[in-house]
Amino acid sequence: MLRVEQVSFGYSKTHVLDNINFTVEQGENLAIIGESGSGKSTLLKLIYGEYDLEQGQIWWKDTEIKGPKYNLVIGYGFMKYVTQEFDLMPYTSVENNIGKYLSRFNLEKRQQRINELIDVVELKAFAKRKVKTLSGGQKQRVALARALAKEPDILLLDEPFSHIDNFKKQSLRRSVFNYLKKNAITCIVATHDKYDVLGFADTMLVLHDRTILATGSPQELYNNPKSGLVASFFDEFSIINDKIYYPHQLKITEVSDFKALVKDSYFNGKTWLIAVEYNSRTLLIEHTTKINSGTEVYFKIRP
Ligand SMILES: Nc1ncnc2c1ncn2[C@@H]1O[C@H](COP(=O)(O)OP(=O)(O)OP(=O)(O)O)[C@@H](O)[C@H]1O
Repeated sequence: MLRVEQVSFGYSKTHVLDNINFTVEQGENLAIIGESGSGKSTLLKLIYGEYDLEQGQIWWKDTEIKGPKYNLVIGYGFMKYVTQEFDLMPYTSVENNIGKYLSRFNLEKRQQRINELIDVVELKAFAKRKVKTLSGGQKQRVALARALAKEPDILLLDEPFSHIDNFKKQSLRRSVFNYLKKNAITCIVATHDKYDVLGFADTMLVLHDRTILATGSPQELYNNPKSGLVASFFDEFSIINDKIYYPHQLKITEVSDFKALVKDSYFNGKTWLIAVEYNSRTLLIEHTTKINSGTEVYFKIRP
């Protein structure tokens, strides 16, 4: 189990985290979300041992994670960290980047492991290519595979699929997260993308104002967001009588007590998002078709 206990930290000019406490079980997938600058990457770096804590302790099982003041070399063998920079060897092939830390004692076994990882990150066609010639998204996949190569106990991922195009993203996410679950690798993901979280995270942790604003499973936080900040991670929302409603929880109807004026319609793929004015506020309602601006409509809250 990873234990983060009463951790506080700031850079010289910015105080970033205040008394942070949480635990992560072996094999659990924890998603850290929060606005830009809320301290997600900083928290990952602290867990990795990149900085010295101002206060508190971080433990993985019986090992206390210590920063550079105590360790000549940053990091621990049981933990890998895929940053937003990747840090690959540009003039070396994809295969050899992935195999960088693998033993050369048994070359056949080494190659098997590389092939397995290449499958996980869906890079078969690029195995022999020099990393320098790859796109940003392809490099990100090489960095992921290399981090997995020696089966770490914990994997720290910072925006792991941010460079991957939408064509590949969904299947790649499933492949990587399923691999981690199957091998009971503890995973902590800092992300802005709800699709990295829904369907994969066991627990979410929302950072705000230097502390943990909310924590729970994706289902719990989605169904009961408690604040607009939490709801906004999942979807657009409206507030009626101090309650939060996602667009699909409101419905345009023939008649009701609520009359509104359509301001705009936005195509959403499966449906349209209708922005209406109600009591001098804008509400967002999911609807099957476009509605012309200026139309008067009635709406209701779905039961
Ligand atoms: N090396 C650093 N030196 C000084 N301040 C820093 C450093 N790195 C980050 N900060 C500051 O600490 C705060 C938290 O930054 P951090 O990168 O952890 O946020 P984040 O939630 O990961 O943001 P993003 O979602 O934009 O990646 C920000 O105010 C940032 O400007």
